[in-house]
Amino acid sequence: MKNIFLFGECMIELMSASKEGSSNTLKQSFAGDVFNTAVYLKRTFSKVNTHLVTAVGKDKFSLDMIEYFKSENISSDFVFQSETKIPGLYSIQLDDKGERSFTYWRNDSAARQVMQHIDDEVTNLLSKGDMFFFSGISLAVIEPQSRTAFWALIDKLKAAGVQIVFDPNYRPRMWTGPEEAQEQFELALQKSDLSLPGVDDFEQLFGMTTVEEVNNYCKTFDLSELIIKNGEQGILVVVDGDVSHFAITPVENVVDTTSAGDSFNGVYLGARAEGYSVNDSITLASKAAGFVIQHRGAIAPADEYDTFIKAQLASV
Ligand SMILES: O=C(O)C(=O)C[C@H](O)[C@H](O)CO
Repeated sequence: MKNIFLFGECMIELMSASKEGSSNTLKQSFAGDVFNTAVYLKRTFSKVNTHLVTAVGKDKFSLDMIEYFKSENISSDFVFQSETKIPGLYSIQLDDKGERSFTYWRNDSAARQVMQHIDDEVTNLLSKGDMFFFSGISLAVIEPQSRTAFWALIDKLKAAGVQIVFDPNYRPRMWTGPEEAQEQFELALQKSDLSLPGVDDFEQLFGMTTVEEVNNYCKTFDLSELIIKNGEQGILVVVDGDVSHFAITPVENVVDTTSAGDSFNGVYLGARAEGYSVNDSITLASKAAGFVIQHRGAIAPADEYDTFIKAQLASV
């Protein structure tokens, strides 16, 4: 059985309880990019052991969050509990096209200190995994003084044969400036085997607007698999230097784009871990993302998702 570790932050999620977007009544859930990725991975490929690596607190929200991880069959073995800190929080705002934006309250969250819990014993256990996934948000979340320890962890995992996977999710407000993010993303790309960038991330950070520009930039790194997501304009895939382009069938009824990239990542990584071809993995991942953006919030209802994805799995 494959073991995939996903490193990052899960937050309390707030969004308007009504479709009209009134902020008087809010619906509370839990989400965060790597957690969302873990959810869609595990829901689609139940045989893959999916572990979240994060820190929460001991408050009621944290306990409910851990229960939520369990309800999604995500392993909490590496969910550490801070004595003093509590989870971060964010809210989703939607425009009339379903495009999302976020407001965060996360500067003092438990997850910022997750590296304090990663000692030699934990490192050895993580070294036994098949894949270790982190994102640009994970990098922005950890305290800057923990970065050296984080990169040492990545080096050890890589040396142990763990596949290192990076999604450069860029959230400008979480960095002191673009230079800091550029430096950290460059390190991440140097150390990764597989990366799944979105053109929008590279546009904000480097001013690149096409998949070709992103690909040219990424050629300087030693990535064996590169999946460049460009919304409705499709996906550029580079496997061991071979380039191919995948078209996307746009979804008519976009309700909320939150978690489009995360659901894509989760299904893609699970499919690859389970031995699906790159083509079939992209097909499944795109279908999952198309389904998720027709639902509000990061995490679509489990029963509807399960029915949908089973039909897709049967057709590849
Ligand atoms: O923006 C973040 O940090 C989040 O993780 C919140 C959202 O769930 C995530 O970005 C959706 O992709």
